[in-house]
Amino acid sequence: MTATPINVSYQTENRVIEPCSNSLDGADNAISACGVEMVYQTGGDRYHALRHVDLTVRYGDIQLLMGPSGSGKTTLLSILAGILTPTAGSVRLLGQEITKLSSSKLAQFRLENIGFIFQGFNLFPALSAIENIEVALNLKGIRGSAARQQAMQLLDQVGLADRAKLHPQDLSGGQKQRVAIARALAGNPTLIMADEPTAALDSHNGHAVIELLRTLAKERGRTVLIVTHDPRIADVADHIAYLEDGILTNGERSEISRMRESLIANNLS
Ligand SMILES: Nc1ncnc2c1ncn2[C@@H]1O[C@H](COP(=O)(O)OP(=O)(O)OP(=O)(O)O)[C@@H](O)[C@H]1O
Repeated sequence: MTATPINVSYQTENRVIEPCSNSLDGADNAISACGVEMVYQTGGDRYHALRHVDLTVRYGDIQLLMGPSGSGKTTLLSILAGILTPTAGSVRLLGQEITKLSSSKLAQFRLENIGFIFQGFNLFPALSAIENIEVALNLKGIRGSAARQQAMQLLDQVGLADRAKLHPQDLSGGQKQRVAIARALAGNPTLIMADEPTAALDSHNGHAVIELLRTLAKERGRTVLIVTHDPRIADVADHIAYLEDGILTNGERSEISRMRESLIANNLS
């Protein structure tokens, strides 16, 4: 049976809901979530996946979402990306309250403003590296020679201009992820959202991808939100939000090393 999120109002069990602790209107915030709740319903069962999550991410920052398996990271990323609608709460991206947009306006907003990177790369196997990027540009209304030229520039940015004609099967895992990052940059989105971008990569390729994400934020002004179990990414993060049982703790720099140690210990145990 397919589980679906339910849109009903309800009392959050035994918890006093405080007013949102962040300002949705902060001009410095690229991402602002306030009082986000998510309840999944499968048949007669309800699962409370997120509990009153508040989160702000400033423009140009790298924000990690970490936490144990099943803690709600992908659910939160999907809500912040406008892919899932929360049961309650609001999300503002780049000054636009996306939780108030119609589904067609939301789809357009995502297309124009968000680049996605997935653990499994999600490249089209029948298309070459450059064609995979051209398809994304076509969706954004850029066609023909302009698309080809921009796709080549994007491949150049990720250091793969000389692999443009190769198909995914002829690229290493790290190269595939760099093509996927180039594709995520098609149309110049302000927000980059990545779900476990280094999980399928060895140490060398993982570091190359992390360095690329750091460059995107720190040298090219993108705001980068990453769901990860990978403690190596913590080294380049400005903030780490830690989820456990759907409850979020947001870490400042001083707390990051403590969280990192705990994550490494959990990964090793
Ligand atoms: N469509 C759904 N229907 C019902 N329950 C769901 C659904 N999607 C996620 N869940 C549940 O919500 C909880 C949070 O899931 P989520 O995938 O967000 O966690 P996660 O932290 O990303 O996990 P992982 O690190 O293993 O990917 C889990 O208990 C999961 O089983």
